[in-house]
Amino acid sequence: MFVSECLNVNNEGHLTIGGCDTLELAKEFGTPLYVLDETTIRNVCKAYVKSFEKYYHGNGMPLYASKALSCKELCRIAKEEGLGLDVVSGGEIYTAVQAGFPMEKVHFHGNNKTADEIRFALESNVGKFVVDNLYELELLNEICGEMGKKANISFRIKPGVDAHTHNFIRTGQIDSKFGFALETGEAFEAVKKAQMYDNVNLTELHCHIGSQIFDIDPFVTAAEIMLDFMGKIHDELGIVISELNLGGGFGIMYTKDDEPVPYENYMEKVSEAVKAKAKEHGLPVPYIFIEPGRSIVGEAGITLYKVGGKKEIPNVRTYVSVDGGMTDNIRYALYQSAYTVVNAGKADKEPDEIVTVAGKCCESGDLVQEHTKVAKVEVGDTLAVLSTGAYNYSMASNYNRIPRPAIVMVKDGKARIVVKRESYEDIVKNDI
Ligand SMILES: Cc1ncc(COP(=O)(O)O)c(C=O)c1O
Ligand SMILES: N[C@@H](CCCC[NH3+])C(=O)O
Repeated sequence: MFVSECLNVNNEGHLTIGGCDTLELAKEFGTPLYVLDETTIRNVCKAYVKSFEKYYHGNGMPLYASKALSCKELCRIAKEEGLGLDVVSGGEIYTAVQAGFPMEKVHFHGNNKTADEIRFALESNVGKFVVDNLYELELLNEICGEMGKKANISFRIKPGVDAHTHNFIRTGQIDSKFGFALETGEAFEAVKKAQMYDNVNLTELHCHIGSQIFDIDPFVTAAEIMLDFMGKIHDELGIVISELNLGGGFGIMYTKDDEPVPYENYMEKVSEAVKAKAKEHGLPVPYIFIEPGRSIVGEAGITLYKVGGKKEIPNVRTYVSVDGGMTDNIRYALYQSAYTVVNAGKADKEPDEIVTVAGKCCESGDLVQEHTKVAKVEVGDTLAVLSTGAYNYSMASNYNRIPRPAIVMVKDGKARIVVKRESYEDIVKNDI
């Protein structure tokens, strides 16, 4: 019935996560509440690390894409599990620094890094800059010069692979705001140009074709295209680029209709393709990075809400209103994302009522899920929305001046707060 292995039902018919009764969690910490299962997060990290050992003999490293959920505790877990970090803003760098993350294992992304962010990243000794465009290359080179530093860089390449996923989260095709295009020769020119700058050292090429992808083929195609490009760079410029970052994007299960590919299979197929292509081009097998975000935290998380009202619109639908919504989970409003909703106190009962779960914002589009089947909902019930670990807290807002919920980490029947609930004082703290 559930989409994640960390979820279960106890003798009282309550949904549990990480050995904790969700109704007890809601009572103790309040709602809305994000809950994360630590064991699941660590197991996914371990699976990625292990698959690198198995298929690349350790000649590579997974980076946790912290845009999926950035907080100090997640940085600490990634560090302990031996992952690097993909960050995309000064704020994510700051979080990593505060968590004591080894900054040489941090890769800095983004299509419009500001001069201040670049300076801060250099001061923080970030390991790599994934350069998006020529303006950034020039700016980075200049700031490095001012600061007496040399930066290791990568180029973000658009490989021209069209991944089958939501239009808003496809990034490998030509019409994307991210990176240098291959087809137009832009990427090749950028590689040549990088050789003219003294303060940058191009060691890597990067691509990321999109997010929530279930098919292995586009990843394999992207890897092959990148290796062909590395071959061209070698043949025509005599340059060996020794590292390749293949991005993230691995799909997770939001509902029973989703069929994620085991990471092992992905790693196996991509490693075969990388090795074969490297051989074909007479290149050494590159050091590989990948950047999973969603797949590390997504299924480990749930959100708990209290139902405050129920409204039947005859012959149309029944709304149940919860005490959160688009401020803590904007994904339905943004992408019509599918989620599984469970009536947490009746998790042993067959879902028998079709409802639309509405948020509390002053916005008609503030819906968590439409026409979803749950065990009969009554006012006062606790609803759990599953697989909300990724891109929920990290995309949360204070619309309508609603404070962001707390994040609680659960493990072996114990719960601890890792991010505090925002207070009304937090809401006004920057108002003058
Ligand atoms: C450059 C880059 N790397 C990694 C990721 C993480 O992707 P996902 O969370 O789908 O694994 C993203 C987000 O799509 C991204 O833009
Ligand atoms: N925020 C998106 C994914 C974007 C991934 C980052 N490039 C989601 O919720 O699915």
